[in-house]
Amino acid sequence: MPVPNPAAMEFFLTRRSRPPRTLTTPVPSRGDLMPMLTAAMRVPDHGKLEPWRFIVLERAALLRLAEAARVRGAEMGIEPERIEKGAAQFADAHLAVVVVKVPRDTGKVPEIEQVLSAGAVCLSLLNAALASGWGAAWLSGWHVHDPDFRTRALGLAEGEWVAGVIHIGTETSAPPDRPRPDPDALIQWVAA
Ligand SMILES: Cc1cc2nc3c(=O)[nH]c(=O)nc-3n(C[C@H](O)[C@H](O)[C@H](O)COP(=O)(O)O)c2cc1C
Repeated sequence: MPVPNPAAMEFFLTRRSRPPRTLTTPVPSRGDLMPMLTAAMRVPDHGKLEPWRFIVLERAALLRLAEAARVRGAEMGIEPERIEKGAAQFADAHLAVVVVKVPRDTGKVPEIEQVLSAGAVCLSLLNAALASGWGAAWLSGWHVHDPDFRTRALGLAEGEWVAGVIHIGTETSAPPDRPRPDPDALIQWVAA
């Protein structure tokens, strides 16, 4: 007989991100973060390759990255509004965790499966933060997908890229939930 975990199911049925603009201090301490990061690593990982790692960005680093995004955005000729939107992701944040997709040389496990594992890490970290009572959101942006920004500002190595930036903080308000998918429209049952 299955042994249900109703609290866990209730969490999964109601979980939702919090818009980063609604997050403020306090943010989790390094000690608070460790169980969340440990939970995030507990994901399916074909071949036990661990094709991911974490960079925890604290406030001063986030401010440095905001400035680096402004400089890089101008170099790239991006419209000022879009530059500022990207830079503000860092400037307005107090804590964010970059989930880095790390290349692993293997002939056995297809790259796509390693990518999916990195995505699973992002969602697990988001869920671990939410389950710990923090507000959190999964972001990206032109900056983290730019090879130059990745290397110079984030210090990523050749072949590494950003799977997601998970912002974590204290929630100030909870805007209405977004519309959720209709399960009946998306599920095909195959009985035979
Ligand atoms: C890979 C990925 C990148 C995302 N990047 C952004 C982003 O840069 N800006 C944004 O507003 N939302 C972004 N989102 C969407 C947010 O995470 C959004 O808040 C999310 O869809 C909320 O869903 P939830 O409430 O079910 O967690 C991204 C989502 C994913 C999966």
